[in-house]
Amino acid sequence: MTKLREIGSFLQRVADAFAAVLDYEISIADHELTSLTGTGEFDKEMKSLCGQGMSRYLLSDSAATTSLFVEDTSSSEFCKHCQSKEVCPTKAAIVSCIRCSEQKMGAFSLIAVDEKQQQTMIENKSELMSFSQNVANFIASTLGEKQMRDQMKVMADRFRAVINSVHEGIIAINAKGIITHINRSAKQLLGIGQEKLGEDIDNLFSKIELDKILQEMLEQNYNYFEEEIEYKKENKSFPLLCNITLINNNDQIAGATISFRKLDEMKKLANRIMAEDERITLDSIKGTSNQIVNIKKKVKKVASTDSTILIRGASGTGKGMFAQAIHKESNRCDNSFVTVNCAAIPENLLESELFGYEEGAFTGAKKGGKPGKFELADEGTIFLDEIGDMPIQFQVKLLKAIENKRIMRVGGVEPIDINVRIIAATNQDLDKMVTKGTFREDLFYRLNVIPINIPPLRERQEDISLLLHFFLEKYAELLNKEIKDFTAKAKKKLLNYSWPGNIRELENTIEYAVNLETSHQITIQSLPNRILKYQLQVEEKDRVLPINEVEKKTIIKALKKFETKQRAAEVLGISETTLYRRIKKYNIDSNRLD
Ligand SMILES: Nc1ncnc2c1ncn2[C@@H]1O[C@H](COP(=O)(O)OP(=O)(O)OP(=O)(O)O)[C@@H](O)[C@H]1O
Repeated sequence: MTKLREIGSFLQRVADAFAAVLDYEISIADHELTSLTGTGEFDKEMKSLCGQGMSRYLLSDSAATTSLFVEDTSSSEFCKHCQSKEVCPTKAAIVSCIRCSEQKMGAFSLIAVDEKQQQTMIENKSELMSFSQNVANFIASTLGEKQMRDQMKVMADRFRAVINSVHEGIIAINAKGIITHINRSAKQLLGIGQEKLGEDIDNLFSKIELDKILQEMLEQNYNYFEEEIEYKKENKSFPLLCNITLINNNDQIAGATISFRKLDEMKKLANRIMAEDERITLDSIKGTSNQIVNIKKKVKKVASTDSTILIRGASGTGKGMFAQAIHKESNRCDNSFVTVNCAAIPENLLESELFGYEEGAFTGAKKGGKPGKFELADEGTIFLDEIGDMPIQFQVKLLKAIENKRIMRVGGVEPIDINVRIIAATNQDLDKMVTKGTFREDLFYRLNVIPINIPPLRERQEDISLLLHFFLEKYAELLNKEIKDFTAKAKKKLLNYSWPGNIRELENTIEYAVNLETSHQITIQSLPNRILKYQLQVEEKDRVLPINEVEKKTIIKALKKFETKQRAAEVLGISETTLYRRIKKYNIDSNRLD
């Protein structure tokens, strides 16, 4: 259907209205030259009679003019080849182009069908041409408005679909607080229906809360971001996390949108994001060594209890992975797993980060306060990583929270009960720290209920080979490379390396090698220097040296280490004279020992 045809009834009214006051017939055609409406003989049946030749020319791309006047059709060039010439009643005509957004949409024609009309048309030519163009423009603007309305409707439908598909509840209100929109999630979250449209927002939220906030916002013109509002309605009550945004229209507040989610759900979501990797389970922890197999067995046994676990092991041995796997194996697996890196939080923020704070607890405290990590982990697991870095002053507060199963928000007066499973981890020697007094003994015992010690990689040789192949497969796939194996030389170097950075170092090494490797096997050329150098050092150590060389090296070592030759000779077990003799023999320059 052509655009103009969509406003057919409007066109008919236009034609009738103008024909009633003008003594001419009217015809309106679309850009396909189909007559859409007309008066007198130029109704829809007379499709081909409405000055087709003129309209065809006017609507062609080549026509620059927007209006045409033909004073005598019998001699006009436009009508010469018209098939309907014999039956067409048109004596003279003015045709104007209907243009909308630079597009030719159709033609509006004023038609004289007898000589009298023809005469008056000739006499009033310029006024009638301008009138005809104005009517064409009027039709075009109506068409433009309709197109805009259609577009707006499509946009509004799309917008509504988007608004309805988000998980956040969204309610819009006008400046008087009357509800104008409620999205699907809002209906579900609050258990309300469409009938709330047109009601005052106060009927939905407890008066004191929202009314007060909106009033403040309107007065001070600010938006409300992620604040807690208690939804209280009839016998229902639960906290919502709300954003309120004022809608400004030409500097006037036209209303506001309130978007919200249930705080409980937000906590779960936040925790899911904070949980490092949802997919980590015991199966993700690779290793067939006795040590790893036994740790996994232990984890399976203790996961379902609520006892505190202390995981110890060097950096990169997989403490974090085990903590997550324990959570996944436990009955708390559907709830939050919250990681706290004790070393990364500045001492003065530890308390508020872990226990949260109340509104107004300190300058800059958020409105409505903020829950801490313990509250976020409620019903789930909190993983206190790098527990050895927890400042001694804070350790007593942590101990109290663990023992009482309660926390107090900073600035709060009411303690909050928490049901949290604690897993702590460290790569520090906690026993030594306890002896030195830098870690509280009572906290150590409180945490160390179930100890898990992860041995360094060099103590589980069997796992090195397995992990090398595991990460090779992982990164070859990730980096889209056809590398299936290691050359014998490369594998030997990797197996002999001491891996001080444990699995993290091994993983990074393989990622590096897969990146560099251009063949189908990892060669020594793609291994990092430290691994190649390490091999050299080992080889050097194992090399059997001639006695003279050993003696020379030992003397140089002693000269470097001790300030006087007398002391060096003493430690070497020779006289000072012998030492001088050997220095001479081996041509050692005491001033340049490096
Ligand atoms: N047994 C394993 N199987 C597969 N990947 C592992 C294993 N152990 C560790 N990793 C990987 O090694 C890296 C380090 O692991 P993780 O962060 O758990 O170690 P960590 O002991 O907690 O380290 P840090 O003490 O430095 O925090 C991670 O990328 C992890 O994916």
